[in-house]
Order: sequence, then C-alpha cells, then structure tokens
Amino acid sequence: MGGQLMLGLESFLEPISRMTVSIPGLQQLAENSNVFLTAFLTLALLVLGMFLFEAIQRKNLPPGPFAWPIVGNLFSLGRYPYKTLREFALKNGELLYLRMGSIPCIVVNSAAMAKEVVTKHDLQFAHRPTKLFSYILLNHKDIIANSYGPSWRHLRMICTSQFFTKKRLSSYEVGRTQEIHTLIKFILEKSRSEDRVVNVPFQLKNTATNIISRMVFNKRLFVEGEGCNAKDAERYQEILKMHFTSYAIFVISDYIPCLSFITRLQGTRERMQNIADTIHKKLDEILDLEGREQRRKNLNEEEEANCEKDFVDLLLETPSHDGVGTLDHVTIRAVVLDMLFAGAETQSSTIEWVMAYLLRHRDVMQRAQAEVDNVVGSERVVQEIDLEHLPYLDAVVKEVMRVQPSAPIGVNHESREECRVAGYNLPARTRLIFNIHAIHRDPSVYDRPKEFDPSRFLNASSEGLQYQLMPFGAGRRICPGMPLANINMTHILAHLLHSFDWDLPDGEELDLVERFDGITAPKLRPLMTIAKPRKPALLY
Ligand code: HEM
Repeated sequence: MGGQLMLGLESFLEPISRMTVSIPGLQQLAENSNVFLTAFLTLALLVLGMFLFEAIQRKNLPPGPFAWPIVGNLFSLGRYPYKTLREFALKNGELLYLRMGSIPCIVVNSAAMAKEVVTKHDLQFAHRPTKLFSYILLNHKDIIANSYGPSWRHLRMICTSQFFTKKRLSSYEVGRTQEIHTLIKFILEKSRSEDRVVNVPFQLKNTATNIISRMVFNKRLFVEGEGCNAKDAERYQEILKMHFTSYAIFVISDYIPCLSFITRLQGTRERMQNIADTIHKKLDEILDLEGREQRRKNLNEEEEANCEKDFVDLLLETPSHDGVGTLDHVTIRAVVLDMLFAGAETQSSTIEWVMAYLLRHRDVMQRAQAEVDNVVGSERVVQEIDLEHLPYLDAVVKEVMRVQPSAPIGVNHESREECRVAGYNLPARTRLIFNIHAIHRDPSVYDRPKEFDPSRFLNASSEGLQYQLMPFGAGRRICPGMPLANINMTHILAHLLHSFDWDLPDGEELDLVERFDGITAPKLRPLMTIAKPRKPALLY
C-alpha cells in the first residue's frame, strides 16, 4: 500500500521534473522542488489519512467539536473550557465527545444526562486518570487521585463514617468558632485602622485552612499566636507555592502517552520528584508522625481515653485495607494533602463569590442580613445552632454555587472498560467530565438561568436538586467534605453579615470575572472591601 502510494507520486511528479531540466541553471532548483513537492504531498496524504481514521473512529461516538490530528481538542478549549464546552453542547447536544491528545473524553452538559450517567454508569466511571504530578506526589495513595478499588473504598469509608459525621463535626465546633472569631476580630481591627481595606480572599483562605488543619492534625497554619508555630506557617507557604507551580506544568505525556520520551528528555519527572520530595519533607516536619506515635504510646489508659482525637490520630490507628498493620505514613501524608488542597481554596473562593454577588445585589444582601438579625438579635454573636434557621442565606449560597461553581468541571473520572452510554459505544479509558457550569445553566431546569435569583432555592428539597445543583459532584465520588463546607461557609457568612455592613473602597469597581486554574475558578481580581462594624461586632 505504501509502495503503491510512492509509485503514484513519482509518476505524477515526472512530467514536472522533465519540464524543468531543459532550463539551464535551474537543474538544482528543480531537484529541490521535487523533494519539497514529494514531502508536501506525503504530508498532505498523511493528514488526510488521519482525518479519515478520526472519522471512522467517530462512528457511534457522541457528537463533538472538530478534533485536530494528534492533539485533538487539547488546545481549542480556550481560557474557560467549561464555557466553550457549553457553547459546543448548545450546538451538538448534551453529551459531547472530545479527544484530549489521544485520550477519549465525554462531557456531560445537562442535568438529565448527569442523572443518566450517575444512575447507570457511576461504578464504570468511578476511576481516576493518571497524571504524572499527582502520581509522583501522592503515589495514588490518597482519596482524590486513587482509582476505584479496595484502598479508595477503605479511605472513603473512614472519611464518611468516622471523620465527616455529624457527631465528629459538632465535636470540632469550638475550634471552628474560634477561627471565625479570630477572623471577625481581625476585620474589626482593620475597620478601625487607617488602611481599612480588607483583602477578603486572603483572610478567608487563612480561616478555611486553619479550620481544616485544626480538625485534621490539630495545628493552625496561619496567624501567629496560640497553636500557630511560625516555622510551620512558613513550611506550609512553601508547600503551597511548590504545589501550585508543579500543577501548572504542562506534561504532554498526560495526554499523549506515546510521547513520554519527550517528558523524559525534558527531565520533567526528575524536577517533579525533587519538588514532591521537598513537599513530603516539609509536611513530615509539620505532622511529625513518628513523634506523635511515640507520645501516644506513652499515654496511660485514662489519658488515652480522655485525649481528643484529630483525623491523623484516627488514621494512625486505622488498619490498612489489606489488614496488614495500620495505614502507612505515606498514605496518611497523601490524605492530609488532599484535605488541605481540596478544602481551603474551594470554600474561601465560594465565600468570596458570595460577598461579591451580595455587593452587586444590595437588595439580596439586605434581605440576608435582616434574616440573620431576626434570628440572632444584636445582643449575642451567631452560633452554629442558628444556621438551620437561615433558609434565605442557605439559598444565597446555593445560588452563588450555581452561577459560580468553585470547581466548574469538577475532577475527571475514568472508565477502565468499554461501555455503552446513552446509546453510544465508548472505548476503555474514556474520561468523564461533568460540566458543572453548563449543568447549572441547563435551560430545561432553570428559568432565566443567567439571572442571579436566590429565591429559586427557597423551599427546594435536596433530593430534587441532586443532579441539577452539583457543585460537589455526584455519585460515589461526590465530595466527602460537603457537610463540613456547608456548615463552614454559612457560619462564616452569617458572622460577616451580622457583624458588618459591607461596601467597596472609594473608586473601586466591582467585577464578577473569574480565572480558571485547571480545577478551581476563583475571582480573577481579589475582592477588596470596606467593613463598617455593626453593634454585634463589639461583642467579639
Ligand atoms: C465549597 C467547597 C467544596 C467544593 C465546591 C468541592 C468540590 C468537589 C468536587 C467537585 C469534587 C469532585 C467530585 C467528583 O469527582 O465527582 C470534590 C472531591 C473531593 N473533595 Fe471537595 N469540595 C469542597 C470542599 C471540600 C472540603 C472542605 C474537603 C475536605 C476537607 C474536600 C475534600 C474532597 C475530597 C477528599 C475529594 C475526593 C473525593 C473522591 O475522589 O472520592 N472538599 N470536591
């Protein structure tokens, strides 16, 4: 077949070369032209072949945008892939097919399709794709990157049945409340200082991180003072910086595995290994697992019974999934990183978005504030018990998570075997992306989907919203931190609204523009505000 192709080309080129030999001085040029022409035509046939191959492969796959040879749709989704994918879906249908490099992907863009996929194919798509950096950093021993199997099920079970339970969460209420009071005191002092401007996301990230780190390993990582060691705070800042830089590195073999030699030639693996080693070392210094185990061994029975356990204590005494000994330190370290990375930015950016939308929609801010005032009064501060009496604030948080989900395309799932979804045949190792941004704007579910209107969620039942509002994902892999996030976010917001009136600094324009870093979509420009104390702020 290849030989025939070349023969055909030669006979096509012969008359052209005969034409040129008779012109003196152009002999060399003619020979060169032949070579270029041959190369050009071969390349053109190769590209044509690839398009034909793509077209044949696409038979009985869901519709989707045009995919380039080799790279597929890798570079055609723009800065906000979820918005581009929604546009494609409006033209092509609610289930899209893409090729990211050589990796097949399906994208779910509507609530009905999310329900179809989760109810019928959740188990098939319960795996995670392999990414070089998460493999090197976590060895797939954590929860997020771990594929479906005994080890993931075991960790997940500990999370849901022991750590994120109602009882355990309420036992950490004191710590959470202290962190929120620290935040309010900071804003109060700021409001009295000369530079009154509050960098909302920065403060919120500190609070969210401290709440999680106190629950997970009983240490504060921000703001010096009781329980916060300056060295640990510094170590954590370095971990964050290195993690952020490494995630931003584009690894071609994550999308075109046969090009892994390029990744090797670039020395990417070695660079990532060095970064991961430093992150592990710094985290080990913060956690001090050996020291912790030693201290616990020295406790007598009474001390052991009275000692308050954090998540790391629970993990240290948990048998490993294969029943041989307890969980190893590498696994514990990986789970701790999951909690810190998955829990802080998602919560703080959601609260920042809520504040931004409230500043844009003053009537909504007044109504939410009036609700909190009504329940709490002005003689005491907000308590967690108040949260269940704040349905309007709850609806505001839901509506902000609808229009501005903090993880707009969630985390990729992957299948291991061929399967049939909505009548289409999908190859093994197809990635599944829930386009949460598009699902939240599904016109068959939401009236005026582009409009910000919290009252659409007043009196809405959680079951009814299952596949229509899914900022935390859905199915087996749904975010285990959801109960904690829901309490934290409403609790912090109730305090912020109860204690302060909020405004923009003079001359500051409010925008609602996001940036997308591959997983989360925080506000592009940090929200800067002025807080004016109300009477309850003086109670802190
Ligand atoms: C507003 C807050 C949060 C949002 C919007 C959010 C969103 C998500 C999403 C979309 C997923 C992927 C679900 C899927 O694969 O379908 C996820 C997974 C996860 N989240 Fe969250 N999350 C939040 C807070 C938290 C918190 C506070 C924690 C823990 C402290 C946490 C821990 C995790 C973990 C461990 C996973 C992986 C679950 C698995 O793979 O089985 N998240 N989250």
